[in-house]
Amino acid sequence: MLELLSEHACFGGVQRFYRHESREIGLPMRFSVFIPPQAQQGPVPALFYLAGLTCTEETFMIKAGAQRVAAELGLMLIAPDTSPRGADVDGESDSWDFGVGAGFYVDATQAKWAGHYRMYSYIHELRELVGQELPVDARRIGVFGHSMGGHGALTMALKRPDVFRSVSAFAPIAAPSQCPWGKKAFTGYLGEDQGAWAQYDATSLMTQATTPFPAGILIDQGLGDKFLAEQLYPEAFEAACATAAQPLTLRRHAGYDHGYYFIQTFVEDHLRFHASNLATV
Ligand SMILES: N[C@@H](CCC(=O)N[C@@H](CSC=O)C(=O)NCC(=O)O)C(=O)O
Repeated sequence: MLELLSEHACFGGVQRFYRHESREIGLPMRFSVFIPPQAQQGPVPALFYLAGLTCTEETFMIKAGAQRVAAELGLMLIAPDTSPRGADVDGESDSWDFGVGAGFYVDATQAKWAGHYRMYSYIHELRELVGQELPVDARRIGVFGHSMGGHGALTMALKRPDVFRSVSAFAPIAAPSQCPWGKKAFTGYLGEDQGAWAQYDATSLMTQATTPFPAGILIDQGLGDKFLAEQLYPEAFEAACATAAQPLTLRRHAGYDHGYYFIQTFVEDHLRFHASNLATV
């Protein structure tokens, strides 16, 4: 059951913020949704946006400027929070890249975290919930995200192409098993066995892929991004896609950094990419 926290008229549609009791997280969770005007006539395609480290369900909706084009295209936008809140795990707020605001879209297996940090399964729970409660066309669902959320989008789609029919990312953590953010998160949530990491690593998943993701993949990356060299590794994912014959459009943009001005600049392209893909499902 959804509890409506606030709603705001926006480009002929409505921007809402909800809270609900999550079965997977075992705590209340918040998410935001933009419902385009076309939803007054019937179910519409939906696009999940997975945000990055330190973000909340609000960040994308107030910073990306996506609603105008989503309203034009008739796309619902859904943005979950990035971690459990109030789990009260010892140390969960000690650093900004692990714990609160940094759930990494995995189901933790380490005892300390496993009770609440189940963001992979939570995204599927939320997908089912909005399918029941909001005018979503459940056959036409896509996913995109930024940085940690770009990693989440790629892995969610590569693991369940039957559910997420379209995927794109802004500056994703494309090979988390190889970078400091990913190693810290995966060690903490999943343990030392790197065999367990591969299921949540887009480059590993692509390396193991037997069939390409049908709709192709779009990634935008700023070349002025301070995290690019140490954390993101788009070249590793690009190489894995080449080996797997996976159609990938990886655009590198001089001068753009890691932040939401970069996302604002290219979000329209992503929305049109998804709308086109979802129209043909
Ligand atoms: N606090 C950090 C910066 C954190 C940061 O840059 N977060 C990014 C996502 S990074 C990867 O997931 C973000 O989207 N922040 C929200 C924003 O509004 O920009 C530091 O001190 O460097």
